[in-house]
Amino acid sequence: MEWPTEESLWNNGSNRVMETPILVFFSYVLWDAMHEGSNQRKRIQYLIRLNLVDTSRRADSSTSIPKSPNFTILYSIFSSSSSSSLTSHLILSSSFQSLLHCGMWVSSVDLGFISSDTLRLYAIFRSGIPGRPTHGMETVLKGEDAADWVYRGEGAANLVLAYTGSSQAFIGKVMRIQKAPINGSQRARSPTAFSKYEYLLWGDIGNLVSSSDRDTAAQTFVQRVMSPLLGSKHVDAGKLILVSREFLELAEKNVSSQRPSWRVNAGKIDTQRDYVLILSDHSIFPHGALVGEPCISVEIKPKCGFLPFSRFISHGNAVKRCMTRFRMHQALKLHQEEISEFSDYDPLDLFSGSKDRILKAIKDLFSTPQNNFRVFLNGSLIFGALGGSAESTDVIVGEAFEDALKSVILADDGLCTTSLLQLVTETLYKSGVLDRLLEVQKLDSLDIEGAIHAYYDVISEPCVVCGQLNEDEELHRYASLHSLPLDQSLKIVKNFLIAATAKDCSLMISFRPREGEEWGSSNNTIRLESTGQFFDYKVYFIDLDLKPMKKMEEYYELDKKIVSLYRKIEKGKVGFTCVCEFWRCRVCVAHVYIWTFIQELVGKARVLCIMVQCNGCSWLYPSLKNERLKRYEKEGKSTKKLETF
Ligand SMILES: O=P(O)(O)O[C@@H]1[C@@H](OP(=O)(O)O)[C@H](OP(=O)(O)O)[C@H](O)[C@H](OP(=O)(O)O)[C@H]1OP(=O)(O)O
Ligand SMILES: Nc1ncnc2c1ncn2[C@@H]1O[C@H](COP(=O)(O)OP(=O)(O)OP(=O)(O)O)[C@@H](O)[C@H]1O
Repeated sequence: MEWPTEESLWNNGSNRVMETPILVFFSYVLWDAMHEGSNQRKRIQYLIRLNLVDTSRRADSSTSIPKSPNFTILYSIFSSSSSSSLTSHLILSSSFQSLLHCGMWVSSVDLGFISSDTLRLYAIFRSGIPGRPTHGMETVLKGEDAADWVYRGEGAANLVLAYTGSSQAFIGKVMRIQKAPINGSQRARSPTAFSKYEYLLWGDIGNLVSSSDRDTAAQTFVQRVMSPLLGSKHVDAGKLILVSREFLELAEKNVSSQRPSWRVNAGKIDTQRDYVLILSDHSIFPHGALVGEPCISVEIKPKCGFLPFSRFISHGNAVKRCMTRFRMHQALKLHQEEISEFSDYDPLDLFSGSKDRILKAIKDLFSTPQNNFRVFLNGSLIFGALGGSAESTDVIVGEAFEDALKSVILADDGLCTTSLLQLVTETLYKSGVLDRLLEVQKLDSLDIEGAIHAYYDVISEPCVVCGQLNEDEELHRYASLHSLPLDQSLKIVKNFLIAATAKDCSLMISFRPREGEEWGSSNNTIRLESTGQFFDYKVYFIDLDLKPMKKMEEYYELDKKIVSLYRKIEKGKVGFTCVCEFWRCRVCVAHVYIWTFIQELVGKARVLCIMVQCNGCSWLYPSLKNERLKRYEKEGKSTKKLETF
């Protein structure tokens, strides 16, 4: 179906003359709804016409118009489901408010007649841009559908459910639902509308800011920004569908017992949302799980794979040039008890381009998976932690994993895991996805220490960072950034945010054994040397969310915190001591080895974690921390320091 021309649409609609429009936008109102659904009653009859006046030309104007030539606007209307009554509505939606924020004054809003019995809020897209991401927008999942969706995982921002029902439309799909923070949790709710500066930033990207809400914008961002950069073959932007409040409430209730408790305390499904995103389930092949073909899927969150090279990194933070952000962040996470051990993984290995180093990285991810490594068999998790961070792999976990792999990897006893890790390495090496990802990550060429200055210029505020600098030399260094024209500052911030998405996304690499030992017709077949098996494979990026521009300040603060703790460690002001003792188990008199990790910070020390190695005797753990503390105090060891536990 061809898109109509602007002219033809307009001629069919209201033909009133506009008052001195500076910017006029025509909407192709729910073109999908007109052509996708067989139900003619869903036809939207007219279009909406906005006359937007540049407020800078009004005598009473106190705001000025942004200077972006490709400035796009978003707005929402109510659409109809019946053609009987004729009603026109002026809707001052949050979108309109955003528009007003941008210095635009809506001089008049001419609505064509929109028949409406049932009013529903729909997204309207800027004219003339085909391929909008709204196909299937009419689908509404209701309360009774919630039982078909089961918990698959979650991150900080979204909860993901997998479909188990029998509707052809959803078989092989997962649903990604935005979460809202619970009061008191640190994470700020992701804004539902763009700030005026985000309009400036993303205004030239297709219909990104003309999307009526952040859900649609997020999807457009994946489609128009990340997919071309990472390769459309590896990106699924998904499809937004409407869901009822009842569906979201029931889904929340159904999955809460499977969620990690700390995630439950931090956030819940945002039941105020109208849309959820439907994506292909990358942990299975289309219909794979149904016809009984096994599918192994490996999820990797690689994080940043390069050392920053920016000249704007201050002398004091030079350590960033030789130590990865990931590894320095590990120290902070350990300090904040977010993890119990350092990860063995180094992103520089994964992104090295050397097969041996990639294999090393995969092995390290396997031994310390945290939230960077998971494995699914036919869509069910068999390794790693659902929705959170996994402890280091011990013998028991390792053996269970080895057993689970036996149905897919035909290796000798004890060699399935090694074979899988080799298979993942080969595939990553062959597919070239890591090289592409690295290129996108490197769009951050100035580091946050440079980009933050451009950010303050974009938001037209005095630079807080420069305000805190004492040394002229440093001020001088950043002066060049502050003298850049606005379009260049915008480019810096934009590239930084795109890179931030690339540093936080994950990869899903899925394998399905081929029938017969032969290469398939497609390029997506790989041979596992150790077993001689052939596998179809697919590689997809997930979690390519647009990062809010407001996060720039958080990025700067977190960077400071990570580097400052790491520098303290380097200077020996923070030490990690490991004490190993030998006990007899109180229950089974077996040997118990106890490793106590003590962290010493300037002026204080604390027991970070205690590892007990005894078959079946981990019951000792809870009481150990206090015993340790008392003993240290008795021995007079660092008693003054031992204040936080
Ligand atoms: O800042 P980082 O590197 O800790 O990354 C955050 C992730 O932490 P990680 O270190 O990978 O455990 C964090 O992951 P977790 O919640 O820790 O699983 C999120 O991915 C967060 O992104 P957003 O706030 O959901 O948009 C991530 O925030 P961004 O920095 O990507 O905005
Ligand atoms: N398309 C998909 N197919 C299969 N599983 C998926 C898919 N998308 C997400 N998942 C699973 O759901 C989990 C959470 O999804 P996602 O990473 O998108 O959440 P998030 O909140 O955006 O994460 P973050 O904390 O990194 O921002 C993933 O770790 C993955 O296991």
